[in-house]
Amino acid sequence: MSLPVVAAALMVVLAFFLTRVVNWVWIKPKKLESYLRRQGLPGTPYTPLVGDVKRNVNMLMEARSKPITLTDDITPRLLPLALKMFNSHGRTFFIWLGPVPTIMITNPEHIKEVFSKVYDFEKNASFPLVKLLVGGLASYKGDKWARHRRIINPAFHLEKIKNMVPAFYHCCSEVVGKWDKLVLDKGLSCEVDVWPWLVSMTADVISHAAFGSSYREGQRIFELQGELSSLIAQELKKPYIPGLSFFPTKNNKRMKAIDKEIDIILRGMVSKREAGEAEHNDLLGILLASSSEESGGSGMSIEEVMRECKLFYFAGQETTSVLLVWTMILLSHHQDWQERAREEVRQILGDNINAKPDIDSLNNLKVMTMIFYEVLRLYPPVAELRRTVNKEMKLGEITLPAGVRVYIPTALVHRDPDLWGEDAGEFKPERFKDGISKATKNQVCYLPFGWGLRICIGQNFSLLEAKMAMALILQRFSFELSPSYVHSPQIVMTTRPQFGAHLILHKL
Ligand code: HEM
Repeated sequence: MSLPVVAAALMVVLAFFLTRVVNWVWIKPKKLESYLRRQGLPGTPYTPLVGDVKRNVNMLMEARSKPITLTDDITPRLLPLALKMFNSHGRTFFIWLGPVPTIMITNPEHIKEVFSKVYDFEKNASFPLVKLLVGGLASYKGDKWARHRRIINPAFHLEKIKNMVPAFYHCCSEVVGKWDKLVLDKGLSCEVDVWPWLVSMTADVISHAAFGSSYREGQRIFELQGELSSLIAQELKKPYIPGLSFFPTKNNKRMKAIDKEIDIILRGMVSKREAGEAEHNDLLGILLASSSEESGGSGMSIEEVMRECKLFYFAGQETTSVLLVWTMILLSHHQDWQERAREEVRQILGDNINAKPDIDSLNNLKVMTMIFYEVLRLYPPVAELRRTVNKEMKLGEITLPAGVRVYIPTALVHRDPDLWGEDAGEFKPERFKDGISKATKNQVCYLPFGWGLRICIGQNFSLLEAKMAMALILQRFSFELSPSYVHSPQIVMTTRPQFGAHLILHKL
């Protein structure tokens, strides 16, 4: 081929890519923007490529530079731009996630519609990196999601979770036993940063629940996922450029190596099971049974089972540790509620601290349930939920064009005085004394576990685990905030305490 022909071919290829880039960065965003603005929807101005990412990061940095107290609103530290727009523009507006207009939905009727139409408002295509942690059921769409949900649902039925209660007890009592020792070594009180302990306790629980007697190999997966999660959090702070995750940077290489190591461990576990070490009561056993021939070929492949196990690790561990840590922090601040919760534990479980709580006694802890609901309202572990619009959709009065996204800022909705009353920012577990529907006046405005068909599959699992942990803790210790505690909630995948949770434990 002659040189001019090669040059011409290269020019055509270059022009093709250039047109696509210009369309992605400028033409499409501007078209979507004018479509939304024509309907009177307020929104931030578009900054090519980065959108509001930089603005949001600057606001986050500013919010984090100021110390806050336990009675302050945490939304400026979690979703600063959404809060600012909400205060100045009302319930529905759009901001830019890179070149994609993202409509913030805070009206309960709209939220209900988005979560009801699971096939129309689909899960976002996750960033390839995030899929390493949150793949499987949580990321699937359409029929694939429905099939997996059908197969996995039975693993989380109360009958199956009941079998996991002894594992909950084993893991939680191991941690409180170690706290006992720490405190006794110092006399009767001791300062402990409970955060890392709660993280490893919930990891231990999910290791036992997912992998039964092979839980030790599961613990290595947890360590690796912890590292993966911090590397991903670092990457997500950078502006999103498609394809960048394929570049052999130091972080990318490490993330791939971790993913590979996790796969090797999981595959080893699966092979052992296939070689006859059958266990049917743990999550892996239940999922493998569904992938066997008995299911008539409609079960999951081994790869799919492995993907779900990785997801359970992340979804089950991270969120529950966060629920527990904010519960301990808020009960340290609200000693009256700590005492009420302890009194209830004594009434239901009796005075024998060595008695093992069973599922019925845990289910009878009503004050504790109210406390957890209130903690999840004020400190939702998942601070916002996301959906994508792939075809033109009506949402109330608005027409959403294909290509936009929809965000539900849970942390903001949970503290909205118009929905929850003037005391929305206060810790008042009694608002849940007659259940969630009374507290929300039957509006869809309480979303710690999502809502609708895609609601969290593990909510009963995590609430039971959290009840076990808190019951054992309350039986043995009273606790208060240490003078060294710094209140600093921040989103690192979930809503975490930036500087841990330094509490003073007193032996009872
Ligand atoms: C306090 C604890 C937990 C919280 C706050 C929580 C929160 C959530 C939320 C908000 C969603 C919905 C996401 C969306 O609609 O986009 C979700 C989904 C999910 N959660 Fe949880 N979760 C918790 C515990 C667990 C546990 C213990 C497991 C498993 C062991 C789990 C597994 C899942 C799965 C598989 C999904 C995806 C469900 C689907 O798309 O059909 N979660 N969770």
